[in-house]
Amino acid sequence: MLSIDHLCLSTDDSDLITDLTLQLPPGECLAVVGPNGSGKSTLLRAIAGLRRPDSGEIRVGGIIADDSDPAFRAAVSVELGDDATFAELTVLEHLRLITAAHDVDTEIAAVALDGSGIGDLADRFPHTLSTGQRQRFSMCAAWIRPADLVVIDEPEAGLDVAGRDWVAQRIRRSTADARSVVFATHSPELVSRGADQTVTVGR
Ligand SMILES: Nc1ncnc2c1ncn2[C@@H]1O[C@H](COP(=O)(O)OP(=O)(O)OP(=O)(O)O)[C@@H](O)[C@H]1O
Repeated sequence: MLSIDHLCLSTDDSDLITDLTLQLPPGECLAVVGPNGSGKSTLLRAIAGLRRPDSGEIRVGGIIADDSDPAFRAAVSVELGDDATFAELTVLEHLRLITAAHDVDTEIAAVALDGSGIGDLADRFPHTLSTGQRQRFSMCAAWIRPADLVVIDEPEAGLDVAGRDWVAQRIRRSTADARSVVFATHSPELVSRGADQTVTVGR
């Protein structure tokens, strides 16, 4: 499903990823780990088709990673922590908008919110949520899209113990549904609970 072939990613002054090759089959989860500034988010942006490789190739379901390609966008759901929201739409209305846009049952929006532990916040506006509540909302938005690959940067960020437990379970449920997941993390617990493969960057 996700195929990375001899990938190199650099900044102006350093090589972040050099000659990375891997295959992530449907239903498997890849954890990307490494210190601050090592290139985890950069790798996720490349997998999400938001950044071109300096050399090498990334494909999802055979399609070259390119955010401007509608076929690629349909295959990949991305949560990189930079999502915008509409001031006039509630939490639940945002999720319903996503389900409607992707032609899936709008009822799963409320189910997803309940499962994330913020079902009681359905009628609030996203800008009124706490950091952890906002993270749960963002995770719901990523997971309700009917994509083959889910790409998430630091899913545990800002979450309490129960929230981290929910994320680990949610990742395992995605892979049980034959979706693939790529996440960057600083949590060894999430790696051990969620990952089938691990890539370490920055060394
Ligand atoms: N837009 C940008 N322009 C220039 N350099 C950037 C840009 N974004 C990131 N970098 C640099 O690229 C390197 C890798 O950054 P990246 O965000 O991928 O690291 P990370 O491993 O995700 O870090 P963290 O654990 O802190 O989130 C860092 O040195 C960073 O300063």
